[in-house]
Amino acid sequence: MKNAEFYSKILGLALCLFFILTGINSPMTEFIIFGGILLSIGIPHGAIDHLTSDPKLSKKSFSKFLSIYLSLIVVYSGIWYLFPLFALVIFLLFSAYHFGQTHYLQQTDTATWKEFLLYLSKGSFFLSVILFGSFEETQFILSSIVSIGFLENFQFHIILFFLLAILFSQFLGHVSFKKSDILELTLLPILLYYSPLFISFAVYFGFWHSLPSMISEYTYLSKFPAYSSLKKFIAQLLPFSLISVVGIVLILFFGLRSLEVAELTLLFFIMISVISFPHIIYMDRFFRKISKTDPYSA
Ligand SMILES: CC1=C(/C=C/C(C)=C/C=C/C(C)=C/C=C/C=C(C)/C=C/C=C(C)/C=C/C2=C(C)CCCC2(C)C)C(C)(C)CCC1
Repeated sequence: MKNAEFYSKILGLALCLFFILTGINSPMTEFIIFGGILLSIGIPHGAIDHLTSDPKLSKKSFSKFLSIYLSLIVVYSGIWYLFPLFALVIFLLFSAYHFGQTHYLQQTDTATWKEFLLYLSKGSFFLSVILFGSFEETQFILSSIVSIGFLENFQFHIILFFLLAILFSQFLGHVSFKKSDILELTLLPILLYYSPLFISFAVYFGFWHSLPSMISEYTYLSKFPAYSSLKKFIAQLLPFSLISVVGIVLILFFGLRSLEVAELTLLFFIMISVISFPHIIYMDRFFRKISKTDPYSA
């Protein structure tokens, strides 16, 4: 399992390097790679939240899970509708925390403010590298909600601030530095910064977040006979992945008639954000539950 993660990360770095060195500008190629990563690991890694929360789910607890999960989606969609800027800020903060958490699977296990600071700073660092690296595109996509032009001159200060915050909070929380941390804090951000937006987001989201999360999910669930093989696990991922993909595609299809490219892209991220909202809450509980066991032990 650890090999799968290792080789996917090498593939991710190679992809970034390819786009940087060739200077290729092909939105269609970027879209295919982005879509492929999203469909194969990005969306599926969230589609078994009901099982990671309770592998022996009864009909009653499944209905309870579903009503809480869907209510969170509805409430957060309402926040997007009424207060888009506030919803965007929540999305960025929650995403940063969630992405940061995946970097420390099994290294931290308590729920203290130091841990919170560590996850938040690590995720914010990578998000800022990705978004500032393609500042014009990010600005264009967000233009219907907020004007962020003033941030451009401060981008390196902001990135440096988050980098120092990682070092500080890792030191504060007595979290040891691994060899991979050095690569993650040097080569990876440089490659993400200079790659096209959708490639850098897909590589980071797919190979540094979704795949490691999915491996932890599989390792945990494979201990239960109902999900004990890869085939059974994949079968569990399919239903909610398909429902989500069909829902997103249908909404984008209707949006095609009246929305501009930037608005459509934003709508896409809003949809990802609304399904990611309950997912982040459930995954936080799941990661804490498994934090004392080796995610690669199976
Ligand atoms: C279970 C279930 C389900 C499913 C679920 C799922 C499938 C989930 C998934 C989940 C997921 C799938 C998650 C994800 C996450 C993600 C994230 C967290 C992201 C973030 C991002 C960001 C932050 C971005 C940013 C940006 C860019 C990049 C560009 C432009 C601008 C902006 C800023 C927007 C359903 C609903 C059917 C039903 C119930 C139950």
